[in-house]
Amino acid sequence: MTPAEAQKRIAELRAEVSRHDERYYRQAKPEISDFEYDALKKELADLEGQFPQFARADSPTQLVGDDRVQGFKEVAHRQKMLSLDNTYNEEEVRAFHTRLVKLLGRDDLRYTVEPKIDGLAVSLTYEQGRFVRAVTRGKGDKGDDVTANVLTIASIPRELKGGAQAKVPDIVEIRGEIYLTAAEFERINAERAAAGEELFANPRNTAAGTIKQLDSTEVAKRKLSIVLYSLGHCEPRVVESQADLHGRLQAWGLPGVERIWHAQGIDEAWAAINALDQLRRSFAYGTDGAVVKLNDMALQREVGSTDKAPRWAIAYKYKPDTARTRLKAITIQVGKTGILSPVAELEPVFLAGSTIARATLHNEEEIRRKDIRVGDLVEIEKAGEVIPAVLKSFPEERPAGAPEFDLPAAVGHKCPVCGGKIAKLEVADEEAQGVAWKCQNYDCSAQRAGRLGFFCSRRALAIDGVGGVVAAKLVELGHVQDPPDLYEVALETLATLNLGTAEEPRVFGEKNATKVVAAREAARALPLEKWLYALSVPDVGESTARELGRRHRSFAELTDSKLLQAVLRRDALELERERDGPASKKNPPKDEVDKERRKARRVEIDAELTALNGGILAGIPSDIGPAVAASTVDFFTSEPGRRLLGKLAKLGIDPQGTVVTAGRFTGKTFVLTGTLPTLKREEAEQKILAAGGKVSGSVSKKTAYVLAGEEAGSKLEKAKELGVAIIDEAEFLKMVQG
Ligand SMILES: NC(=O)c1ccc[n+]([C@@H]2O[C@H](COP(=O)([O-])OP(=O)(O)OC[C@H]3O[C@@H](n4cnc5c(N)ncnc54)[C@H](O)[C@@H]3O)[C@@H](O)[C@H]2O)c1
Ligand SMILES: [Zn+2]
Repeated sequence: MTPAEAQKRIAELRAEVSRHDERYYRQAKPEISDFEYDALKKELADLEGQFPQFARADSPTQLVGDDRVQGFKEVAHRQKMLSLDNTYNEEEVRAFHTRLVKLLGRDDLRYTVEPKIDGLAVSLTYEQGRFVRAVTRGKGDKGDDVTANVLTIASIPRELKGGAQAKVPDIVEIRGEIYLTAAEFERINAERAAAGEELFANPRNTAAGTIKQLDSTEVAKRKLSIVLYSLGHCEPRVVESQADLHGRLQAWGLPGVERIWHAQGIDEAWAAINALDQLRRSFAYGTDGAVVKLNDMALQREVGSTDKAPRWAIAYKYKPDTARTRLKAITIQVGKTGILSPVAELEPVFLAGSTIARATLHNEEEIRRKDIRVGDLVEIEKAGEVIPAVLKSFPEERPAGAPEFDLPAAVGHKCPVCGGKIAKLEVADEEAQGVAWKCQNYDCSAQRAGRLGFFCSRRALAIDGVGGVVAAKLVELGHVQDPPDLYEVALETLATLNLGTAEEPRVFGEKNATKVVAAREAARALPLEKWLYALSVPDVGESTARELGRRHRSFAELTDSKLLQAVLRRDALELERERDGPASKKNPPKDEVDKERRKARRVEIDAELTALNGGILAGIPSDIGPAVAASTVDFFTSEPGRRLLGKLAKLGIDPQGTVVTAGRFTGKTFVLTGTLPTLKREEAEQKILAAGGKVSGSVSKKTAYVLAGEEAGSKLEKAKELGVAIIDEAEFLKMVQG
């Protein structure tokens, strides 16, 4: 590889790895398996090693993955929380030992070998034995304060048990992993399936997503668990070794790992790694490896850490469980937006505790890239993920003449559910990214059932019980075409709905039906933003729906939206300007008069936009770009859109927008930092928005006020630096009251 090629590849890999980091740490929605991710990262690290001229301190290989998100208070760790060096091979575990022998100048090293828990890292602080705080790893030196959420975990003692054997330190940071048990994970997913909500992919992401919810009553509905295994700052230093730590954790009353192994030298450590592999599937938490740690803490301190990981520990990661089997067929499923997704139908095979007959194939591109054909011998992987994936095929063992997979041909160039037209389109939503084949028929029964389930889901109208099978049945029997038709289904019909077969009936039941009726009536009072989201308007996600709902009073106002029209007109102007290109000597403005006219029109539209935004915002609201504006306008003028609105009107459903008009904070941007004495962050934000103000996450010269509470961090510094007004809660409340 030439340096130029290396530089290019390094740039590609950094972008790729950063994208996966964002999805994994912040959104808890990874796209690829850890094994694939680790391979990308290793390629990057190897290249940076070979071409040190391109190494950079801010490369993802040098940093701890950052999990911090908006809405939480930031807290510094007394001692940094680090990652671990990891490897998939035995030689590197042995090399780790050789390195330590050299560094310490002795070869009588003792290790502990512990399970590597696949959850998310958290640090608990106890002061004078009392639990005070829980903070995520964040970017290593500081993380998000998730105390309220962590307090929902029953097994965390509020007070450490003391005793002669295990004196409680004055201040101690104890690190561990938050996880979901398999049973709890399945319970949550079963509930989501019943409510027609998208299923979570695996326990780790679900736990990570849960801990980052802002509402701890929501968190309490999912039973999170915790296991503790390592020490941060400790004052006074009472713990002598890793083995000693595990003993003390137990004595203090903290939940610890099921088992640790003590090893003298690396051969014993390697044997322990293998012994752990035999046992780990019986543990309460998911594990993805073993962690080998130097036992003696004095020696740990002697070798120290890099910026990213301790030198005294290494994680050996087990390869994900894989199996080989035959791909019998590729079937196609149709989702709520009409996307056709391929599913692998397999010769059933036993893998990691269950029999697998189906696996995901992601999309057409992926099938082509991996050259997977019907009839192939394939390798499937189950890596903590509940939905197994097809990793690769073995073309050398392919039956002669097996044709390449051709998605449109496989479905006879029509939707496998409704027989409607299909087309290849750019998609970017929760279901898929990139290009996908879509069923074009809005009235496709698969799409109808998908939309009905979504309409009733928790985030939309929260009509529990109408998801998955129930939604499909209501559509199949012709009771529901469009989601609002649910209001016309009689209690009796719901109660007697047969979800089983004629031979083995299984009815929905009176009790469930009564709940649905109550929930649908309650939903009538929900605001415009919820209804807008619930109706599956293309391109309108939750935050866009919220923005639109705050800027329109009703569906009637929205369908004739001055704001959306202004956004579209401004976009048309932009396009005109782009088409003409920037004026320069080479490209003199073709028509001065025209240019001036355009400028004037733009000023006019901007003024109009500002006025439409209640004077709060100049220009286009962040979540309402031209694409959103176009699809919203298109949808409500299309036949299905008009039909939906007609049905709502007939039902007397007329949800109200929560319009923010100009108020005392119009034109003022606030930044919140630290903990306020009485107001919750959301409450303060609500007050600002209700008075026409804006809330921003970072301090700039444009910030009007920084509302600071206790333990305010860098934002306060910044405000002082820029001379921005700093107010406390009392002053803020006075301003609100005027
Ligand atoms: N699939 C993806 O897109 C994607 C993206 C980013 C990261 N990842 C995964 O995350 C890994 C990187 O995450 P990471 O930086 O947290 O590293 P890591 O998970 O490989 O190891 C470090 C972490 O292990 C945890 N841990 C669990 N048991 C432990 C024990 N007994 N002792 C000490 N620590 C223990 C700690 O939280 C520690 O922070 C990658 O290797 C990859 O597997 C996946
Ligand atoms: Zn269809």
